[in-house]
Amino acid sequence: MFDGLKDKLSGFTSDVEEDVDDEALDAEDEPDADEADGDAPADQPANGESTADTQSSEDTEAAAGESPTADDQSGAGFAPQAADSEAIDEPATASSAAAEDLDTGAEEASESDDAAADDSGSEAEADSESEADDDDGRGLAAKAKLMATGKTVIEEEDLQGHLDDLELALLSSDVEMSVANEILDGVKENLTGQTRRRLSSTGNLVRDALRESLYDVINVGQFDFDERVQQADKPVTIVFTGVNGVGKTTSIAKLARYFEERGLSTVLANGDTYRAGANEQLEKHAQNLGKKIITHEQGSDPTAVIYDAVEYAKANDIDVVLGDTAGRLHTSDDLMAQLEKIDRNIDPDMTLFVDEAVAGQDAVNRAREFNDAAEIDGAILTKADADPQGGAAISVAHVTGKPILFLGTGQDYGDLEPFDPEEIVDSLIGE
Ligand SMILES: Nc1nc2c(ncn2[C@@H]2O[C@H](COP(=O)(O)OP(=O)(O)OP(=O)(O)O)[C@@H](O)[C@H]2O)c(=O)[nH]1
Repeated sequence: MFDGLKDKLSGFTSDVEEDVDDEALDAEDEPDADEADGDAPADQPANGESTADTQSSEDTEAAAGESPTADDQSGAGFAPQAADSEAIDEPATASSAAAEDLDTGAEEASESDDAAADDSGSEAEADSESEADDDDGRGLAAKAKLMATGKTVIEEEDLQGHLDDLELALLSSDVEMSVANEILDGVKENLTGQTRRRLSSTGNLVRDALRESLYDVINVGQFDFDERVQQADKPVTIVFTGVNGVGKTTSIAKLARYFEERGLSTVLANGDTYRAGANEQLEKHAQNLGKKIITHEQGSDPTAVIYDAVEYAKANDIDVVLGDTAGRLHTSDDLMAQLEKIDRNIDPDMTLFVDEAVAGQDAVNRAREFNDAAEIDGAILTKADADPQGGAAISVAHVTGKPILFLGTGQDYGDLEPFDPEEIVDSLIGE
């Protein structure tokens, strides 16, 4: 499921990671000029080579966690570089625990004459950004340094090429344009120009930035479907919309099984009175599952069919009514009039839009149009098992403002999975 997209996203994260690491390694191999002189000018405290005496408290903030004094330089793990490239060898002090103490550490450092000799565990404050900002040319190595201390600052221009690649990857995976832009903005915002404290490696940093950003667009509108059904007055009526052939009927049957497994009884209603053979199709599923089905003749009023099913459910203490509707073109006024009539007369508890993940951008467009015409409460994306792209799965919630609730993952009745945004993002990016 979504394997193509997975590969592309992993390409993005590893490319950015490699870039930063390469820069960091290059910088590590090149001792800076001051270091070569063996002397640190007192007016360059940000390099971390000056003694505590020569440092202003502000400078100390930058230097305290990053720069051992000369005495410390013989110590194990010290990287003989200027502050803007040194931290690669001090991962032990770059724990996330240290990062959590940043504010405190920096304050203590600025109060202490010996601050520069402090253990690097008290890393420089987030404000170190501003001190280092006087160095417009701060390289990726400096950022890698900050990264190694649980913080990093990456400039947009460092990322732009990668972001362009990411955009292409998303679009070629059928992610809707506005959704792709939202993801890119999120990644940019999460990665650039900011001090990040809770991460200890570039890989995690990039993955987490992407993870957050993807999660934000996928998680739109999520609610607890089971809880809503359990808490609603019975019978709960759920109406299904969507075009023909995408797996709407199969999804209704899968949900009948899903509810049965949760102790809820169902009655099926074939409101697709337009298409020849629709009754037989749903009847077959009802038979397979041992469920009651309500049908009327072809051409009759779909509202009447669903109404009868609701009455049957009331009379027989059935928990859930699952009502199919005609899957004619969503642009059809007739269809929309039908859905409005169902809304007016039956006032269903939920209207679920069904489409197939493999339809990609088309499914996204249809979701938007159906939702505009007859508001939906959520979506089911079928055939996710056959979809390498994942574009619809990523885009539908953001575009409609309504959550994807289930994924169809095969042709059997059990092949229906609740849509869990966190799980999806983890499966796309890796945990
Ligand atoms: N691989 C896979 N196939 C599915 C899934 N859901 C449905 N299908 C298949 O898709 C085909 C169409 O499914 P239907 O349920 O008949 O589609 P529909 O939307 O009701 O279509 P109409 O009845 O023509 O309106 C069937 O062969 C189903 O077995 C799924 O999640 N994965």
